[in-house]
Amino acid sequence: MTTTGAAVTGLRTSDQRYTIAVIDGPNVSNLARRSKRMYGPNASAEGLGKFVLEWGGRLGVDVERFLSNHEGAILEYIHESSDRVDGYLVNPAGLTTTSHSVPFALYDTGRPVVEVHFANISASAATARGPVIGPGVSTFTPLVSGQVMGMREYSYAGALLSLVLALDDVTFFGADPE
Ligand SMILES: O=C1C[C@@](O)(C(=O)O)C[C@@H](O)[C@@H]1O
Repeated sequence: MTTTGAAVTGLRTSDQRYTIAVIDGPNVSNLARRSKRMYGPNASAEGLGKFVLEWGGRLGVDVERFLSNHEGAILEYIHESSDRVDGYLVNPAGLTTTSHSVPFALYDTGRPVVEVHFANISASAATARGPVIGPGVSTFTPLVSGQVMGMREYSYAGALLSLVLALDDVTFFGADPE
């Protein structure tokens, strides 16, 4: 963690230059071919990567983006990154309702984790912001710090902003979670 030496956006209370990892799970690599209603008419995996990196730049933090279709690769990334990363955003995507190892690996980092979804996964599939099939129950939600969903790609922007503001707030993540 280093400092920028600049008042980053006027929104933040510190100028710590955190490293935030953004993890995208199975099928996010295929965003351009997925539901336009859920992911937006111009969605692409590359565009989403650029979007989160740009938001990181605006907030004065470094964003590391990791995208994989493989649960084991995601686990290895979490294990090897936890010493240098200050917090995680995760869109579990295809692993949302099935994975136990990934939410526990994130929990075991001891870092704050924000779960992100394009869709509102708790809504019915018949609703505008609901998933293609749903509602779904995430195995991540009970183990994460918080969740932003239903706001398409803007969920990532909201999650990143709230995570950075919470990291800046010494009273927020200071309490022992146990
Ligand atoms: O792949 C995805 C994407 C998703 O995580 C979202 O971002 O809305 C929602 C999941 O239900 C789905 O399997």
